[in-house]
Amino acid sequence: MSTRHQKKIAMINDLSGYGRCSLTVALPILSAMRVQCCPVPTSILSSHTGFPVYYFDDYTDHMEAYIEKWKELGLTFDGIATGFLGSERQIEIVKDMIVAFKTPETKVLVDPIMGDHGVPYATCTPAMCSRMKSLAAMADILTPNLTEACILLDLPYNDNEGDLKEEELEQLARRLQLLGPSSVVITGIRQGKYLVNVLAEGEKEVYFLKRLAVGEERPGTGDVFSSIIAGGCIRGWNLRDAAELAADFVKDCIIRSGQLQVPVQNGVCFEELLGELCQKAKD
Ligand SMILES: Nc1ncnc2c1ncn2[C@@H]1O[C@H](COP(=O)(O)OP(=O)(O)O)[C@@H](O)[C@H]1O
Ligand SMILES: Cc1ncc(COP(=O)(O)O)c(C=O)c1O
Repeated sequence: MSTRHQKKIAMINDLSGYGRCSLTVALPILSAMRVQCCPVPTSILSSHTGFPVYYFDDYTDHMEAYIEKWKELGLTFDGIATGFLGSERQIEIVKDMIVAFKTPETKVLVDPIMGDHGVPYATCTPAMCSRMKSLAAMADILTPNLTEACILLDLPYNDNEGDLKEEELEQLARRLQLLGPSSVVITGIRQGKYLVNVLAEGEKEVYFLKRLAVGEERPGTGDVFSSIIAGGCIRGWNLRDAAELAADFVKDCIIRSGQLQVPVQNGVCFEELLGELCQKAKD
């Protein structure tokens, strides 16, 4: 009989009803990782913002009362993870939640969603970016892409990712660790035929996780990736094992989505491969 204590994570993210991203990805992926996922919605959308029309309902005004009831119940979490945050106020609410719920055992995972391909998202004002820095400082595990890493470090973005040398990438990861997080994964760096993730875990040597880039870029892959990392790390895996599984799973999902002719805006059809993830996440 296993004596494993099942882990529980509070997942602060948006709920997009169609298009497979954020909470609709985190819930099934964390379940497959054998971790209980408890959502804190930041906004409710009919579909993600890549569709031509969508309904958007900002949940900021409800978040504090929602979290307050969790406090009243005395709930505790092994992990707290954050995804897309749409306003400065939301970032402050999330920071307060971390202060209220974090114990020495709690792992905080921040995906500092602010931009991609060198371009900050429209919602990401300079004030937002500066608050995101203070949230990133509270993380144990930080998963920026290169654009977000540059914003966090106040560095210009070099639009030729392929030219960046390993020493430069290593230095970026080390500088991000100095902001606070003991573990950093810089994701999705395009280098020739490969996508590279730069992994820094404590004082261990920086590791470059390389996979062939396959198919097309699809929404929600970052959410699949960070949910597997969150689940693995909360279960006590080392960062490299969690990131290897995450990179392989995302790659397999993209290949399967191409085979099944899933429209790109619908994200990745991870449901087809969830059984395999369950097997790999066994004790
Ligand atoms: N086309 C792809 N081929 C192979 N792996 C991919 C592909 N797209 C994403 N991945 C994997 O998923 C990770 C996270 O995806 P990415 O799209 O970079 O995240 P984000 O949405 O946060 O920018 C990448 O670092 C990579 O390991
Ligand atoms: C509201 C919302 N959340 C999450 C995502 C997914 O983001 P990513 O592709 O970076 O994983 C999107 C993408 O369009 C989005 O519109």
